[in-house]
Amino acid sequence: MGRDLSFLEELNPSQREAVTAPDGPILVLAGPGSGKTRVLTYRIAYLLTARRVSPFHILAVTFTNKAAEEMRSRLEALFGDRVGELTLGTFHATCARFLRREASLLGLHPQFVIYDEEDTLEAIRQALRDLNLDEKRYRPGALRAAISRAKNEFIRPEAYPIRTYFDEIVARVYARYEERLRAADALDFDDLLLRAVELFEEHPDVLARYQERYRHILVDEFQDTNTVQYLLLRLLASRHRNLFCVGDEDQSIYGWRGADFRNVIRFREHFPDARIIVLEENYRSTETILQAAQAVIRRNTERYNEKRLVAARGPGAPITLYEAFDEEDEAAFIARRVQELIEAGRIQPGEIAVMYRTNAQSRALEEAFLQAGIPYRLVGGVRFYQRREVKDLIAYLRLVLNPHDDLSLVRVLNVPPRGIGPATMARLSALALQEKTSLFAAVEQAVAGAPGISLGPKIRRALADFVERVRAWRADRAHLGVAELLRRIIDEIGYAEYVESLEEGGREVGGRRWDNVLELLKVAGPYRPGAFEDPLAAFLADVALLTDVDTLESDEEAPILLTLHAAKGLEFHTVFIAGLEEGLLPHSRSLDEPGALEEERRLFYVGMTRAKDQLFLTYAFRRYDELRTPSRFLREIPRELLTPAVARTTARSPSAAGRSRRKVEREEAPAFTPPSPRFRPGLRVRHPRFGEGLVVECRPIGADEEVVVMFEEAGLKRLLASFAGLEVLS
Ligand SMILES: Nc1ncnc2c1ncn2[C@@H]1O[C@H](COP(=O)(O)OP(=O)(O)OP(=O)(O)O)[C@@H](O)[C@H]1O
Ligand SMILES: [Mg+2]
Repeated sequence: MGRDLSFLEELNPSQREAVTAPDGPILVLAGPGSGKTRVLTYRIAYLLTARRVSPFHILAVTFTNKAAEEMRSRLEALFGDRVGELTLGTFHATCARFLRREASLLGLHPQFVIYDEEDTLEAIRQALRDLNLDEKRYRPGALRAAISRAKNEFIRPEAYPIRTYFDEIVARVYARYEERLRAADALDFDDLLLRAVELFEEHPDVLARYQERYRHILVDEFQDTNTVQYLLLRLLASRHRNLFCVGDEDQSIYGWRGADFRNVIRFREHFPDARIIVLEENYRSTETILQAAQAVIRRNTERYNEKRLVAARGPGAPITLYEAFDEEDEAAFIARRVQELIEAGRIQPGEIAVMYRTNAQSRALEEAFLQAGIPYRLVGGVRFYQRREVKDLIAYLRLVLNPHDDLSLVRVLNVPPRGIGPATMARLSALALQEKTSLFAAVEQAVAGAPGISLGPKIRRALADFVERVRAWRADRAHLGVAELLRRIIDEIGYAEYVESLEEGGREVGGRRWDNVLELLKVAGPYRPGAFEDPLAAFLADVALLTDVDTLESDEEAPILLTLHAAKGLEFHTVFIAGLEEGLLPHSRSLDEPGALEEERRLFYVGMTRAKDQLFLTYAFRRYDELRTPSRFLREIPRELLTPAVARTTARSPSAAGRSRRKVEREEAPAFTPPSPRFRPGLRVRHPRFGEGLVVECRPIGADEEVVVMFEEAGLKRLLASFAGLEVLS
């Protein structure tokens, strides 16, 4: 490895100080776009060159797999293949690797499967069924949250504190859920971290080995680590104490998932000798964007240090603000502007991003993009790995890896149809429960003619054939690449014909499902013997740990639609943030709680600071039948930094023309004489979606009426009479 240090010239003095700092704990606290991620990458480069540290001794943790990949390719560009030995990935991926290596010590199956969020919910649903509890009464999502909280506080099911009836249910479901996971050799996301802590706490010799290996530990997006992750870092770093963390408390946006930006304070307490480095130059955004973002974040009171951040770039264009008539008009405006930007040809389409608070907002945007004929990339939504055909085939692979994975077996036992109906399934489940075995073991017993279960000859033959095939795939998987194995499975079960039969049902257009199968084969391609010790295990671990952002194809040149949460760490030439309305951003769930409101503000701050050159902010006058109030965050931006977008008179598509006409009508509305009001306080009304409620306030708006209604279920809503479809009851 050469000693070429010319990369240091691409850093300013404080960045260079961080990159070339001597050993010891280091904390880089700095605002967005100040080069934290660059500093972290260059620190690794510096360790490799100037300090001659072997990549084997370096562990770097990123927030997404995509960020890890980018960092790896940057380092490979500098150093070539030798960085291969570097341990680089998310906390979860890294822990999964540790656990696979040390599985025997923890009594884990080395081929354990990882349950993603959907699998976890399904396992909870099954636990509810096992306990004869109604999943409509006990929401699986709420149970999962409670179980996850307990796990992260190291509370076992037996010790779950019971204060309410719901706690009692949680404790029972938690216990059953754990049994199910154990029987399936499965770990959920929480387990990956917790079992790693357990590994290190209970096996000091193992800990010593890892401490010795990872002499340098580096962490990006440190403000979004949770307590368990921090504990892991402390354990691993306590010997060499070379912990290099970069972060920004103002960008902490995963509090709802257990992230705790007080880890920054803990770090300073645990490592009082830590060198704190601040970076004060922002290289990403124009001065205008930066000033607006800072004016917003300054309103937060929960801040530990006000960071100075100066724009390295000039003022640039003002921020554009657009008041749309409704969500369709908003989407049409964005699509139109995106099209203009692309047609102007000065920027790549992939340099444009549209961000929003909730996934539901993407629908209107997708429609507008489709209508305008603009290809786009969507982060989230129905993800590739959540599509039915992809899930089916992955379930087959998981079964090959580990036949005791009950969830996968349930998924594929009758896919394609083999005549195994719900009644047979219930009998097999009962047998498994009674014998305390996995479902696959129960199937094997049933095939062998176990006394506890009687099956018709046809079903038995089908099951025997299934067991036989799974065994054969298992026997052959050692010398097959994952793609080859997949092809064999697809052939033997007749999956192509099955997919075709689904398509004929007209549920999906033009062979899209089969395209997904081909795409999966492509993704599996590199997982070959030789390239990986255990290609199948590696493939499945990678698939389970993919996050929304990771599935973004970076080579595709199209604008991106994504949530604000998914946008952290990224940057774009032009950013649109849609839905700047009270109740959406800030989200209605945050309005009663100051802490949550500040997290919403940080989220907006993260969104704004993704923009390099241009920022568009939009909100709607009416959304989903309701009148909206512009977000308080908009008022926090100095007026002189904003410029209103001029509504267009020349619309491209006929429907967009219709929409802008409606907008014009609204603007002219005050010219009409208001008709006599239909509503008055005290009136009982019914709304098609919100149900029954009581009118508490009304006032004329142009030719229309604004009605405030207290609905029994939906709470207080402001509605526009002409659109609301309110029926007067009394
Ligand atoms: N010294 C520098 N000279 C020129 N450009 C720089 C310099 N440092 C960083 N940059 C560029 O500024 C942009 C922001 O850098 P980077 O993404 O590392 O910031 P960050 O602090 O990690 O931001 P965030 O908090 O949003 O994650 C990148 O495009 C990076 O290449
Ligand atoms: Mg960064």
